[in-house]
Amino acid sequence: MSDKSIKVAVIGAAGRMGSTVCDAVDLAPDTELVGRFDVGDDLGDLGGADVVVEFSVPDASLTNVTHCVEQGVHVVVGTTGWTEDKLDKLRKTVAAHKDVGVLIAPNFAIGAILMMRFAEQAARFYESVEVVELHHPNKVDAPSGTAARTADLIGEARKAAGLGQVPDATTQDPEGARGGRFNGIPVHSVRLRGLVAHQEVLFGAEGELLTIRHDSLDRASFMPGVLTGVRQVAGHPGVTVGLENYLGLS
Ligand SMILES: NC(=O)C1=CN([C@@H]2O[C@H](COP(=O)(O)OP(=O)(O)OC[C@H]3O[C@@H](n4cnc5c(N)ncnc54)[C@H](OP(=O)(O)O)[C@@H]3O)[C@@H](O)[C@H]2O)C=CC1
Ligand SMILES: O=C(O)C1=N[C@H](C(=O)O)C[C@H](O)C1
Repeated sequence: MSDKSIKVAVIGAAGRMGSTVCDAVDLAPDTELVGRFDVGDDLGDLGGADVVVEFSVPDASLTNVTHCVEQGVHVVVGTTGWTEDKLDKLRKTVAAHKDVGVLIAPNFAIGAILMMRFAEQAARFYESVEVVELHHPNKVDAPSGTAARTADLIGEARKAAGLGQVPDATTQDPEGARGGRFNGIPVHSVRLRGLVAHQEVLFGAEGELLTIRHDSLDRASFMPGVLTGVRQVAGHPGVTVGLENYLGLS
């Protein structure tokens, strides 16, 4: 007999991730899908959910998550675009609802979490590093949240190790061919039909290269992480960034 003890609603339920999450919640033995919400829907009492999973668009996520917190409902957030400013606003709201947990995870795939961890560990040993993220062409944001987070972790590890800027003699780049810089780390975004979500972190030192690559070939890769978030978020009050904090990897 199944015990559908965790009531879950999904915001962004008509989207690529939201619809996959609805199916995963339906199938899991311990979760019950009680609400599907998408753009224009009144979120109201969120269908009586204990936990909301939010996969919408960067411009809408803060408003949606704030509504959930104000309803006293825990939230697992996969939407990208969380700047420090947005996180500060959310933390203030959550501070007034002390029992509520919010997990914001740039990537729920276990391999992507390990890739970020390994890249952070490798960072201090290499003079050069660049991040290349590759995604489907329907993605609206660049760089990916995963790439921004990876670059941030690498940049902090380099600073802690006393490494300076990555070497780069470029003085002429009128079209931005050298990509963007995040926390000092060059990041390049590829958009290609046929791809799902992929990333390479390229490290270089005199005479050697290290490449760390992760591929999500199907959105199924994100579902075990999303369900882990759903199961654990109530036990982590406050705002947590990164699923690694629920996995003993932080
Ligand atoms: N953390 C992770 O592991 C992963 C994160 N993502 C991130 O999740 C987000 C969604 O990705 P994806 O599912 O591919 O995108 P989609 O565009 O397929 O889905 C987003 C859905 O949200 C809807 N939406 C738009 N505005 C609102 C709103 N105000 N309230 C509620 N719903 C709204 C969209 O409707 P409409 O199309 O009509 O605008 C759409 O149905 C992105 O930020 C992406 O980067 C993606 C994969 C994994
Ligand atoms: O939009 C996507 O597809 C993905 N978005 C997330 C990101 O921006 O990092 C996670 C994953 O890369 C898929």
